[in-house]
Amino acid sequence: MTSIQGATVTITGGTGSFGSIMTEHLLARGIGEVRIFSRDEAKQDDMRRRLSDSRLQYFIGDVRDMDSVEAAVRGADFVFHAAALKQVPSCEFFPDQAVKTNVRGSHNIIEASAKVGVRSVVCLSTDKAVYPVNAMGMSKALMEKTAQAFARRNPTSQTVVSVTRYGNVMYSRGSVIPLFIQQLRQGEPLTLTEPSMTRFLMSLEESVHLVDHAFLHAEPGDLFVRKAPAATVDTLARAVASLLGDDDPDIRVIGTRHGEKLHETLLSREEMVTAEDQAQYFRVPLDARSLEYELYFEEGERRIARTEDFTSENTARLTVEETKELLMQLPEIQTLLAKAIA
Ligand SMILES: O=c1ccn([C@@H]2O[C@H](COP(=O)(O)OP(=O)(O)O[C@H]3O[C@H](CO)[C@@H](O)[C@H](O)[C@H]3O)[C@@H](O)[C@H]2O)c(=O)[nH]1
Repeated sequence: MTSIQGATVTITGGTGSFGSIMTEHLLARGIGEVRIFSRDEAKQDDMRRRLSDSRLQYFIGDVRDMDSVEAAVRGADFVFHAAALKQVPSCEFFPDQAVKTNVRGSHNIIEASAKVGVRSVVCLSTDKAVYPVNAMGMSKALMEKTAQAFARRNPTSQTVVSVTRYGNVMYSRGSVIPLFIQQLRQGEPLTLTEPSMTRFLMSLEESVHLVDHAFLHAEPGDLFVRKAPAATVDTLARAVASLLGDDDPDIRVIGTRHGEKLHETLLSREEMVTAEDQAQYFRVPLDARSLEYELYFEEGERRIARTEDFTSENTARLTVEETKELLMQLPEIQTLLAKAIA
């Protein structure tokens, strides 16, 4: 199969921001069937009413529960694994829950998919998994390791397992952009944790294309990232305010939250050494060496010392005007501005 047309795709966490935009994207691209796998029946019901498409099938279940996972992936060609505990503060307070969902749950998805012969599994990860300092990132790093270890241990498997790693997806549920908009509307000051903090910025639209790319082109154990630009939180706040007509917003600095980094890293220097430049993306192939390290000594990785991490500090840095341009591509912002003009 060289396209996803007519295929069956299971999306775990299918009612989340990422899962639902991926669903709409697949429906628009002539997909045969999309299975929404998630825990929340109310969210599924909302989605059923909103999208009303006979190609959508809904599965209630939990990635922690193998029976429900198997039922949802049996007969699927592709699995997009987006179900996760992804809020940094909640994982800091309940790391065991992050392990159950993000690590064990991902293991279940991969094992069940391999058992029933799924063609390709793409696991959604985050820049917070690189040099992780918080429990969410640590559990996602272990998810990545689970995917890579599967590929290394099962070189003849018909199931290709890969990872896509993202920075901040703009306007995702519970994130800072909708919060800034709410604060501006209520006439409150914009709360900035640390003005100089930087984050990679990408839209959901850009993010789903990377999943398509991984579905169709991944080799076992591949990791993909998008070459995204970044902005400081101060720039982001000023860009959002300016779009809403306020070029000199009130700003209150509140200090960083539990487990936050000043800058994020999309690829470590060790990964940059082997990364293949694919225009918009970097592809990092699996380190498929066995544990017999002396076999490789001659070729050893000496390039590491000459390479840098790929971070939100050293990637292309957006100005307020450039951030506004990026924000204006978001459907949510377009709707907001259209309403403001009407
Ligand atoms: O009142 C606030 C809240 C947040 N921030 C800052 O805004 C940036 C973005 O914050 P937020 O939108 O909450 O995202 P992150 O905490 O960076 O984490 C998001 O981005 C990750 C990818 O890096 C995803 O994995 C997470 O699920 C998602 O919550 C950060 O620098 C925050 O410190 C503020 O300045 N003021």
